[in-house]
Amino acid sequence: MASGEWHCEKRFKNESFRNEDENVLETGCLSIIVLGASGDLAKKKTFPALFNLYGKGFLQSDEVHISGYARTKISDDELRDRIRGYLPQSKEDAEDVSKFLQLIKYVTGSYDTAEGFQALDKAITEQEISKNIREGLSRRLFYLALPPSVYPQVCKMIKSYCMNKSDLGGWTRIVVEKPFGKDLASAEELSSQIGELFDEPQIYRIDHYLGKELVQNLLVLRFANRLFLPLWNRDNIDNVQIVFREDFGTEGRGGYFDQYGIIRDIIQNHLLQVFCLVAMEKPVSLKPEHIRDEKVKVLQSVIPIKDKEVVIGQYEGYKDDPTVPDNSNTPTFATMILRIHNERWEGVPFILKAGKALNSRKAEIRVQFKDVPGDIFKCQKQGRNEFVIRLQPSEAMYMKLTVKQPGLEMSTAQSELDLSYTQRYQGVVIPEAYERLILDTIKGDQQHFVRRDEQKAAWEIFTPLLHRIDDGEFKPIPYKMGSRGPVEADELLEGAGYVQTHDYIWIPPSL
Ligand SMILES: NC(=O)C1=CN([C@@H]2O[C@H](COP(=O)(O)OP(=O)(O)OC[C@H]3O[C@@H](n4cnc5c(N)ncnc54)[C@H](OP(=O)(O)O)[C@@H]3O)[C@@H](O)[C@H]2O)C=CC1
Ligand SMILES: O=C1O[C@H](COP(=O)(O)O)[C@@H](O)[C@H](O)[C@H]1O
Repeated sequence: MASGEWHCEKRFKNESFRNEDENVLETGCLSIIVLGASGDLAKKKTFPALFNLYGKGFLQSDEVHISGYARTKISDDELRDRIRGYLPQSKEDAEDVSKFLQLIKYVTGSYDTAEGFQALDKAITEQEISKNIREGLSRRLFYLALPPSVYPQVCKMIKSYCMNKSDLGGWTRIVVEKPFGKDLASAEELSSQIGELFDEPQIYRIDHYLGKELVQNLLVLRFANRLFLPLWNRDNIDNVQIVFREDFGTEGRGGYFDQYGIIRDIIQNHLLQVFCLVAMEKPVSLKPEHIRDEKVKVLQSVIPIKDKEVVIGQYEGYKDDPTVPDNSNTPTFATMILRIHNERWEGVPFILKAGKALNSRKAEIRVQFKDVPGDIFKCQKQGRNEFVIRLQPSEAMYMKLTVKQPGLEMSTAQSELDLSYTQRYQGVVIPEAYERLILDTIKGDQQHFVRRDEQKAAWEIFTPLLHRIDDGEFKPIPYKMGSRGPVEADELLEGAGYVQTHDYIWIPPSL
């Protein structure tokens, strides 16, 4: 069944709708099972996020246990040692770290045979019993920190052997990572395979950009501020850029990356989710289904990407990685323009840009406003108003304004209204994206997860272009490591109407 049909028929059964007060945490034994526990994501992100939740009291020792599962034959202690290096190292944290690590047990097994999953189920059940919970009154969260190729078989095994077995209560949920498929057909096939085993409210398609502080702020910013409501449209906004840059290459992940490329790794998911939140209409309410309905609508309003509005690149040295084929056509850089056919955005280019091995590491949204009509100050030479939302590093938002240059003369200058988080929210620790999202999965809140029809609409946008790149019809332009990427990308931006402000550099305020 297509997810659109699903959410019409079953939306009122959605677990996320069960309670108006969605922040109430349930009690009872909580089992968190990290599949692929031996891998990169698990040690760098999943276990550290669980540690942070433990440290903040969201995971209580008397009701939580954590299992790692993978094929690699290691002991509980060996897994703990692998994780330890990614947890806080200070003396003050030592006790918490050691108590947290004691919650973790490891089960080894394959991803497609009954024995491993029966052993896993036995281990979970023993833990549930040891925490004095009757079978069934328990919550089982399976985090698939695994390559998507094994999702179907792993889901089948979970469904056959590891479900929470009673009707008395509790739940079983699965978290799946991106990239979810490689194109529209493979993503839909994956969705159907998993959809036959689990209902949509049990499936959490994670995109960690949705857990970033300033991405979560977008709805508040747009819909809780009168200031922005009348401005956020084609009458006032000239162009929007959503940019991801990394100043390092694929670094040991070349084998994985080469199968996917920058469009599947970053643009189709992370940047497109940000795009949705910038461009979508106001949802009826903050209920997950209402928000996701609006995201789907704006995705469906995107018109096919034109070849002349795409630039792809590959950094020099990418193919030196022995896991990357010598004739690889995989882009490590892409800039493209998305255009939305609706009343609000007709004619406004949304420029999505992502690249590895560039000259800086940052992610930001840059909303550039139109020129002032009848400009009596000649401010155009200073540049346009821009509203910049810096997602990382140094979270901030600032509005570039033209002001009178302080002094006796009447001249204008470009300045800014600045909300820099380190300065404004001193002492506030911004939670890691994964921490927030794992907590949401425990609470049953799907607002920040990707729904099946959203995933489908996202693949519909990029699949034709991706197929042309895969077929070698589009060739990436070489660029130097540490550069801005191909110059053709800057030319595309200029052609789309973006006016770069020269001689202005935003300097994050220091404390
Ligand atoms: N690493 C990262 O920074 C990020 C990763 N992701 C996504 O998270 C998921 C996991 O990523 P990551 O941890 O980097 O991946 P890994 O390559 O480290 O794989 C995780 C584990 O899966 C098992 N595995 C690897 N390849 C296969 C295979 N072909 N068949 C069966 N099992 C396999 C291995 O465990 P064993 O052999 O012990 O069973 C491995 O330790 C992926 O979907 C990835 O796209 C998303 C965002 C960031
Ligand atoms: O999903 C991915 O994200 C990281 C970048 O994440 P960030 O939170 O550090 O911005 C990227 O390096 C990786 O290639 C990609 O798979």
